[in-house]
Amino acid sequence: MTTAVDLPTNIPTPPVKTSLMRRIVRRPIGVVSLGILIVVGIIAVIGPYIAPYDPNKASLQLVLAPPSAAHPLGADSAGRDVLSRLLVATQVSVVAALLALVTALLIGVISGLIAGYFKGWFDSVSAWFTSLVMALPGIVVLLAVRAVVGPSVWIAMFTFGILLAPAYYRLVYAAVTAVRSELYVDAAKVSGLGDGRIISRHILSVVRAPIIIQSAIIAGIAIAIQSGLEFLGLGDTSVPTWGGMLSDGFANIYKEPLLMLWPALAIGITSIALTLLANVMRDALERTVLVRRRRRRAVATATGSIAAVTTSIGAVTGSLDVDAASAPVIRHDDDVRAAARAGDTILQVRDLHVGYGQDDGSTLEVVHGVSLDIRKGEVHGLIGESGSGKTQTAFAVLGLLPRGGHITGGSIDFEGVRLDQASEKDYTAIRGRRIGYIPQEPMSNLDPSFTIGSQLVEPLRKSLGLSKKDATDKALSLLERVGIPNPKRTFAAYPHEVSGGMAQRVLIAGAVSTDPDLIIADEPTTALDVTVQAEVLDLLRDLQAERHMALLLVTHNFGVVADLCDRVSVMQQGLIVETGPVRAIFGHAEHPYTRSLLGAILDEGPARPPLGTLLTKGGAR
Ligand SMILES: Nc1ncnc2c1ncn2[C@@H]1O[C@H](COP(=O)(O)OP(=O)(O)OP(=O)(O)O)[C@@H](O)[C@H]1O
Repeated sequence: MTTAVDLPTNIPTPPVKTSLMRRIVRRPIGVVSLGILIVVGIIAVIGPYIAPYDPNKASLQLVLAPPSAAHPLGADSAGRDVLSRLLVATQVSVVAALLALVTALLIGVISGLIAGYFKGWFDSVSAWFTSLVMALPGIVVLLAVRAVVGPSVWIAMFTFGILLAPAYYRLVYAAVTAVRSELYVDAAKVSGLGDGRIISRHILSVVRAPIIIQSAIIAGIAIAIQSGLEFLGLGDTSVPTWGGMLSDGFANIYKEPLLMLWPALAIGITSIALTLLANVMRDALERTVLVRRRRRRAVATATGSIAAVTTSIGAVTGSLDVDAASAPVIRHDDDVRAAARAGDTILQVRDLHVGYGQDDGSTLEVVHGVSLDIRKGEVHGLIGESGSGKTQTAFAVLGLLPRGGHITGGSIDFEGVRLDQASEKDYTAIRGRRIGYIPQEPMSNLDPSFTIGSQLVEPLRKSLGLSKKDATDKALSLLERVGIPNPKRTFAAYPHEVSGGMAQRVLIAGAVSTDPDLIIADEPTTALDVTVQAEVLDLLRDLQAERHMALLLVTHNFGVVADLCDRVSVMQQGLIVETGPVRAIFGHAEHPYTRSLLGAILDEGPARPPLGTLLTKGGAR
């Protein structure tokens, strides 16, 4: 028996660990930062053993002694060998930072997993506790702890770890909340997997990437804070640390300026290396996450509700499959409504072929020669059964084909710009500015680590060159325009704090924020519940009319097409089989596939029997 949970494993999983390391070392910054951190790590382990002197041994003869052969880095204000202190301090500082990191990781990740997955009372309590910890001024807490338990670098860092835990908690909570409603998690549950197994197999794999990146950043922060506390003289003076050495150097800056240099270099280089490594890891992991999202979409497609409709269509159209590739496209002439809306063509796709490279060197073609014209200001529906190539066509236009996918033939012309030949740089001038995109899954398209406001403001500043204040004002008015009840609160909220419908409104606000000429919406309501779907579609229609944008609406729902679109193109097996004004196609669908698609959805069928009849038939339950 094939269980539902087998699905994700059937699709080849990229070996995340090895490929992450390979991707990091492929980039010079990755190699350098990793190299520096490895050296720091080695010194932290062997430092105390290779230190030439006792780091705490003072000598009056050596007070502020300059570098010499016996003491290569000189001696400090108490006549202690600086090199020995630096080597031992590396161990103390690194272990202290790790203590804070591990404390934050354990508390934040475990509580985030439990709260996000099981919800219930633990969710309420941990959310309350997180808010409380975040409201506490960290430095005051650290000073209070020091006053109570005395100067101890370990207790200070343990406390700091607790203060940092909410950063992990929120990250993990948001990721788990999004993932636990994925179809494959439900499928795993249905097939009998226990919660522990689901968390370790499905959930942890999703949150692993952000946790790794966050850890590199938090390690850098922990080193900086710990050094800061020691620098302020709040640490344990009997233990050599980078911050303590910096403090000593600062006190003697006029007498022996070099004393400050060594700990400052150690702190600076380590922190910079951690930050750069986090950046490189983010770049590397983002690609892995993208691949995983595509995979999830494939799984969702295989198990989604549309499957029921397409199965019935497949049954009707089974005999058409062979002819589909060779049949000419049926074109309908414009009717009054379509002609009234028609402007010049804004997007012209000609004979588009999209393929995926296979391991054996061959190419698997998934779009077989699509031609499509989108006119200025029109709403154009792209409809077809699951797997017919709608998304691949849309992604080809957006230059967002998943890894391995490429345009193998044809052309895409967007107002004179050949997108099929455009570089990533060319695309940055177009995508998100002149072509907007509204995705299928709103939640997974918002970064859980940033507030909604910052995710709207940043693109506005970048693409429109607005000041922070102007961008904030514009974002707030956009949120209001898309029907968010309390724009200010949503602006300051994190994605996990809003509903799916609100998240989709936020993404719609983002997509229209730059007043694009064309918006591509890929099944924008599929992930939403039915009442919200209607509202979001109304909003899309209003915004499109108000801003005269062209809208390419990818959908599997003829009802949506009838409601919103001026023209529609019907896709089957990577080809467009019929295209024309919506009314013409609804009135006289000519292609058998279009007719069967309409028939499957508009089929009146027998009326549902009254509830009483059902109960009588089924007997008392
Ligand atoms: N990364 C990939 N590698 C190989 N084939 C792929 C990949 N992504 C999609 N395909 C294939 O391309 C074909 C078209 O997929 P596409 O996602 O465009 O379908 P769709 O019409 O948008 O369906 P849905 O409505 O379910 O999203 C499918 O047969 C699919 O298996």
